Amino acid sequence: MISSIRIGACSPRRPALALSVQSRLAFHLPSRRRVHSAENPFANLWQKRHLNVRESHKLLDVSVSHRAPTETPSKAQPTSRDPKAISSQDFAEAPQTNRATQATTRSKETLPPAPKWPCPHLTDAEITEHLVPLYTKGWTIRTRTLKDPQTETPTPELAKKFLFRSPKGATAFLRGVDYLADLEHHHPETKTETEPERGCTVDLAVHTHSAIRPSNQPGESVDDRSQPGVTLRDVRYANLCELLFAIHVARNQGLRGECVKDPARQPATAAELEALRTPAFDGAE
Ligand SMILES: C[C@H](O)[C@H](O)[C@H]1CNC2=NC(N)=NC(=O)C2=N1
Repeated sequence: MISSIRIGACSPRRPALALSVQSRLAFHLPSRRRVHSAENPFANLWQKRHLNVRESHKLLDVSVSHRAPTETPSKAQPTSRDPKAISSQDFAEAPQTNRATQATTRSKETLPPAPKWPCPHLTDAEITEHLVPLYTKGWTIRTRTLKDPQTETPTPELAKKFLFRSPKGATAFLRGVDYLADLEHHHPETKTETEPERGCTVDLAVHTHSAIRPSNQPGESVDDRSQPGVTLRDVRYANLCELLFAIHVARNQGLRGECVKDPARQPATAAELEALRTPAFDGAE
């Protein structure tokens, strides 16, 4: 570890500072440095200083170790340099002490692998496994007409209002949200509002445009069944946003408010979720 301190690179005027930066690198990076290159999809957030090293590794840990089974690394090749070979074991030595880490550990249970296109609407079992835990974190299903309320059936979407101490905290969160959107090829709608008494809120909603509903009758093609809706891609994206938010909570910028409890907007089955497509329920906040 000491060998990685390059005294020669220290500024002669500020040796103490340079040494402390170098030793920080020495203590934090050696075993992890390799994943902070092109191999780490979150390296970009780290390089732009939107996340620190440990925070970006938390996101990496969860997103990589929960890819689809076909993409999951084989345990037989633990030394592979393939980025897909990175697993949660690589970060087992990270101390599990702060709130962000605890949130990461919990989210591992609910972050599904990214499904392939086109994605089916959520099933009853997926709603129980993935949506219900999100409801306890303040997520709801709401509906919105995307274009013409006269002719169009409202689309359900997965939504949450995140609360921040200041617009600065909200903006930092939004940068991460945008980055995750590019990474996941999944783009949410966001709206930021500053409320003098309460701080700043980021309202985030996401749905899958080309989702596939279950078949109603024999012989229906996939094209016939194409209907925007809520899928595992949205669940996955929501959980990644939760992880990002946990980091901002740990930084004392994000605020965990009262969780919304609204059974009408927190359907427990696919049929209940579908029932929200009626115009009576339309009305984005
Ligand atoms: C092919 C491409 O990945 C898709 O068009 C993506 C783009 N971003 C998206 N974002 C969201 N929110 N839903 C989608 O269905 C979606 N589709």
